[in-house]
Amino acid sequence: MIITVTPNPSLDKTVELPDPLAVGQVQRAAAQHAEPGGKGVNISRALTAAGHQTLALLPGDPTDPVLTALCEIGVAHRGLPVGEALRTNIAITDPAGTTTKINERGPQLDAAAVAGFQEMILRAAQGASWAALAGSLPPGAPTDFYARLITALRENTPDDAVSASTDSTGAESPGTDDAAADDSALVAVDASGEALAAAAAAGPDLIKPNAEELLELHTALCGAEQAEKPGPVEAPTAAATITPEELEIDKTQVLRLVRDCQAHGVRAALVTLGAHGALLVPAPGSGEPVLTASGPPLEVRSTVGAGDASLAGYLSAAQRGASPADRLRQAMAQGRAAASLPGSTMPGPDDLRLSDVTVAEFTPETKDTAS
Ligand SMILES: O=P(O)(O)OC[C@@]1(O)O[C@H](CO)[C@@H](O)[C@@H]1O
Repeated sequence: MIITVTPNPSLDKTVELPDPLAVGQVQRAAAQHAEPGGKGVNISRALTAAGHQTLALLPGDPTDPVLTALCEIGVAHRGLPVGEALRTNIAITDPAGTTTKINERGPQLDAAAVAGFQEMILRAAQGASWAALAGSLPPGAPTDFYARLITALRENTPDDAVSASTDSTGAESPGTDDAAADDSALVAVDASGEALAAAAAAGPDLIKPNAEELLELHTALCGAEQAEKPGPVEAPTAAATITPEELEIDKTQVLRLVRDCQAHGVRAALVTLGAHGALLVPAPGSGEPVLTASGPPLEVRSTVGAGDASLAGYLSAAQRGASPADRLRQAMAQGRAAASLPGSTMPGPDDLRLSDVTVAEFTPETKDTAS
């Protein structure tokens, strides 16, 4: 059982344009979609499509369009009533695969709602193998919400009364379906900015940043002095001066940044690098190799939710006891499939092209110092 936590869910509206976005002009949509979203919700949608047991936890009233949509598509969830509408986020896509995203702030949560949400999560996590904490925090939630949750999840112990509760689908909570039943849930975090920095320092088992989020995290955890200092891998460029686009094509630098962050609490990292694939950096001391994944060029329709599909792929492979290489392959295949689908559609098993993905042990480039 994998629980997902989405503190700031959204109704995701996607508008598909027949031409590139023209700022300041009136344009007609070629198609439009609305889907229940927010990163954790997407992960649960992808896990459900892959046939895994998952429970999405989110704030939201039972009549909110996000929750009613989850009921319609059969994704098990629990909503914490907050008496306010959830946000609507807009994605605008064009035929070249360019995605423009506008995300609302989300409803204001008061202290009681924040505490109630944490309590709901801790109860649902009992007996879960993984908890995926994903997305931005809504107004009112403290920046260290994920960090505190990680600590609380570590201390969370099974409780028979809780495992007999029911979820929104009316089914009994699965409670225990895997080897982690007697332990606290492993924690994966997919967030950004200050919430990610605070969470990463609390030592979740896995983080899933993209290039931009990794740069932000490095700056927050390591500061300028770390960016200048040579890490375990030779660094051709200081983190302070590299752009996310440059970082995506420089996996040696990605590894160096992750290594720096690992000195500040980060454990394993799955770094998604858009068209340039992904890097899986194991937790320090695990003895596992760093792995890289890549694939052939892809016709991109919408990048919204591709990272969420990747994390879902990693978790679903982990759930069936797959090796790190197969976790990375599944992550990459699911992310690619999501990018080739419209809106924030989550791929199902028929959409995956696992054989397109190449996974190899990563050898960092060393700077030529001979000259
Ligand atoms: O504002 P956040 O929480 O950072 O991101 C929210 C969001 O952009 O993330 C998902 C895609 O990853 C979408 O479903 C959703 O609209």
